[in-house]
Amino acid sequence: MADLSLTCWFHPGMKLPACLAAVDMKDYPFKVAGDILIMELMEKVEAFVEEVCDKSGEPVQFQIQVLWNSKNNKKALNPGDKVGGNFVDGDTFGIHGDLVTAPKSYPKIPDEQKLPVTILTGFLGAGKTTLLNYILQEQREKKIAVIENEFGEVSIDDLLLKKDKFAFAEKVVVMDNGCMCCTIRGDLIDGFRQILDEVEKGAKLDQIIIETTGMADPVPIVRTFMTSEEISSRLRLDGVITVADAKNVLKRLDDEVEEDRVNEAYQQVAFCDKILLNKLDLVSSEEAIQTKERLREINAFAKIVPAVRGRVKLSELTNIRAHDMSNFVHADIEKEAMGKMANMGGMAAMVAMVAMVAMAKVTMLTALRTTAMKAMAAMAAMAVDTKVAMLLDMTVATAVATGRSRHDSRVNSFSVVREGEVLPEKLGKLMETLGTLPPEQGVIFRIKGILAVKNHPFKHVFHAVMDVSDEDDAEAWAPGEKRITKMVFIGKKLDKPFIRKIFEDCFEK
Ligand SMILES: Nc1nc2c(ncn2[C@@H]2O[C@H](COP(=O)(O)OP(=O)(O)OP(=O)(O)O)[C@@H](O)[C@H]2O)c(=O)[nH]1
Repeated sequence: MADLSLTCWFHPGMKLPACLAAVDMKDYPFKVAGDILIMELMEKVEAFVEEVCDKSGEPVQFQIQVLWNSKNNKKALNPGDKVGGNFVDGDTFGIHGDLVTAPKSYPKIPDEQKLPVTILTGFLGAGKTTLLNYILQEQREKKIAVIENEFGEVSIDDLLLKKDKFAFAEKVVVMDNGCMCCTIRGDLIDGFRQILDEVEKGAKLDQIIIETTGMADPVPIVRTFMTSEEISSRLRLDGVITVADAKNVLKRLDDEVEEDRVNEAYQQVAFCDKILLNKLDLVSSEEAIQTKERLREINAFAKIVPAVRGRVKLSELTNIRAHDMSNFVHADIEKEAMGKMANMGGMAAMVAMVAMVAMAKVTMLTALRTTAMKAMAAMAAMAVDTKVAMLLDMTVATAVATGRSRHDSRVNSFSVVREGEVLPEKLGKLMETLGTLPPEQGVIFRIKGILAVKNHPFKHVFHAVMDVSDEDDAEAWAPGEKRITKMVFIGKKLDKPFIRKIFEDCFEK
């Protein structure tokens, strides 16, 4: 029963939002029972303040730290004390606390109902515009919006080409103030907002494609996506597609850059989910194979699709679902990576497109690759059977297949696989160590993992792009299913023994 009526006032040092400053607190005394605790009185005031601010459209989160009786403003009251022991009816009390703007919450929309976004990257002149022209002109079923960003001067030809291209897009947002990777990501969010505004007004859209400049590093774009709730609550990052110029990409990959700068071509290959190996008409089969092998070495899990003038099946460019957790768990990343190394679907198509002369060499390479695969599969089977860690190094496999040195200090990928259960208390430490790897142990660009966590019935999925990570539960482990944890890493100069060790340390001994 309420036996005290107490009036609250705010410490003058607090910055009150206008809606709260306008309230005369004398009109809203707190009627409380004497046996409630001071902390409960604090909660009542916090709830009152949050309600007032919420109603006026300025939501806040309020946390009181100090509460005192106005008769003795020198004494901060103990939150664990009873109100009745410190106040009599009609008293006033002062408060001081933190008022922070509450993060806006967005309604949860299932992933499949979100508008998919594809990021199109590729070095200068690789064929991105040609591909986009093709997508926009050749297909009629899907309504596509384009976010385009121009860098520096644009030639007349280019303008004409772009204008043409835009005639077929549903909505085009041109960001003309520099490269998307360098400017503040607010630009991109504005671009998304413009498109979403149209959707809210009733425009029907099936996909958004962001065409980046050739010099763009896709990481900040992906990061913008993963860290902006406003965007990720309504849009779904479907995948990053990189157009690689079969004639020039190797040269770009070999370009020397200053130690503290990134080689954009590397980033574009390392971070993408699909590579369009374009301009195959300009290279010999041998060059095409060499290029494909090098791309595979950098990125073990991107699918590589052959193309001339960007002509690929449109289904290759949509619904990649590379960043979709629930989809990811179905992918056997280890097999996927290996399968794609020996991606005979893509290889066969590529070989057919170049020349029959290549067949002897392809057969030879395949034989070598198959030998490497068999050796690894045998190792793997042995390791799993004996419950010893099975550590599979994709770069070794590629090195065997291509004859390249495995000690390539640049960007490459490798994976770790082990049967057993990760201890949940060690998991946080592993993620923290990976997230704060000192430069001498390399730079991790990307991680994908499916983790078997002790006493946890679900497959735990982990996905990181640079320092931004995401984790979630996926489907439950089936009864009797082997609990195998797998992680794939893409990075630069990675200290693989160190990463293997910290991975190994997470398991029950
Ligand atoms: N031979 C050949 N030329 C191609 C192919 N694809 C594109 N091109 C040509 O390559 C040039 C560059 O193509 P774009 O599509 O403008 O390349 P981009 O990646 O958009 O270039 P930037 O916007 O400068 O980064 C154009 O002249 C295209 O016609 C291909 O598969 N084979």
